[in-house]
Amino acid sequence: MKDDLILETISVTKNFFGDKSTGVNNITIFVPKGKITAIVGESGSGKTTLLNLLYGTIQPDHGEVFFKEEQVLSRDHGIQHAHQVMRMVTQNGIDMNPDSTVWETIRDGLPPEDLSHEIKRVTEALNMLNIYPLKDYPFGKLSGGEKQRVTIAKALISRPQVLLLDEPFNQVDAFYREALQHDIRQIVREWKTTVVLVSHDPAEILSMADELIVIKEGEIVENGSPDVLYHSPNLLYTSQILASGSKITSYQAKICGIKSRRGIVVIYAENIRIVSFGKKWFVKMVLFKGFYEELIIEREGVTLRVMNYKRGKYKTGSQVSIKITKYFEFGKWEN
Ligand SMILES: Nc1ncnc2c1ncn2[C@@H]1O[C@H](COP(=O)(O)OP(=O)(O)OP(=O)(O)O)[C@@H](O)[C@H]1O
Repeated sequence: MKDDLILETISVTKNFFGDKSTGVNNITIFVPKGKITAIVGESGSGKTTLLNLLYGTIQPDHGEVFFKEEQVLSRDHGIQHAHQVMRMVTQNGIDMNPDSTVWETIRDGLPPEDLSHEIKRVTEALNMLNIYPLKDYPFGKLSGGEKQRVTIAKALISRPQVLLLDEPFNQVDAFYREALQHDIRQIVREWKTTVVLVSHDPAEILSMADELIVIKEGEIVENGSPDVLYHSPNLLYTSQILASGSKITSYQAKICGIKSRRGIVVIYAENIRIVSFGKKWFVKMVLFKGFYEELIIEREGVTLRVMNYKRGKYKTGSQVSIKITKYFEFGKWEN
């Protein structure tokens, strides 16, 4: 394995009950050291299965998983070095004792040799995750978002080399979510931790990840940097996972002034500008999105989503003209 990589899967397959449509098939991935790699894909595409294979919670039917040069066997097959230096955070912290306090829960994540530094390390973890005031609360009485922060603190306190995160922030409210995403990025940079992240949230994926792995029906279909995959996706699937856009046929594209022979056209909401002249589109809906609005506009049976920063300017039922600054074309049979 190359020095800049830490985890690797070679042609890994894991199906459940012999059914090839479940789990993952023939997956080869390389996880760079000290970076955040996000696994993205629609529900049921195999993201959690892949994370469990990396962590050794399940064993592949075929293929191999490596941590550095060491093969990651199932956790049932005894302690291995990889198991001690990797931590996984699942969605609900289900394996926690509800009666333990937050302090005790996080302390239990400390390796025995570090217990003499309990006060310093637990306090540091509590502060890092913004949960110091909750230190004496029983874990079971916390909200979903608080539980997620405690679970992350418990995983981080052992300073793992690899942190595997499965939808780690889905119950954290918007304000703390951004702060937490920022904190995780800081930790990765400072401690040179490697993170593998599974998330459904495009904003989270794009702002946090250094590398993306796109998985569909148990297979890797595309990978690269968030910037490249967002701005030039090879697949319709990738564009739909990463961006809010409108998918229309080539025939409908003509109504938007686009000539396309490939079959499907995708236009991201931010690539449509409202201008003063041109064909009129009917504003069907105005969706409040905080610092911007999303307009749903329609003409001749074509519906488009438009990002609009001039809040309050356009009302439902009014008419607007548009200019499309960029679009993507995909083959008809791609999905
Ligand atoms: N233990 C299991 N037994 C049977 N089938 C399973 C098992 N675990 C996963 N699968 C199936 O394998 C496929 C991939 O599941 P997986 O949980 O890895 O997907 P996912 O991308 O993480 O989905 P989601 O985003 O909804 O969590 C699904 O069809 C799922 O039903």
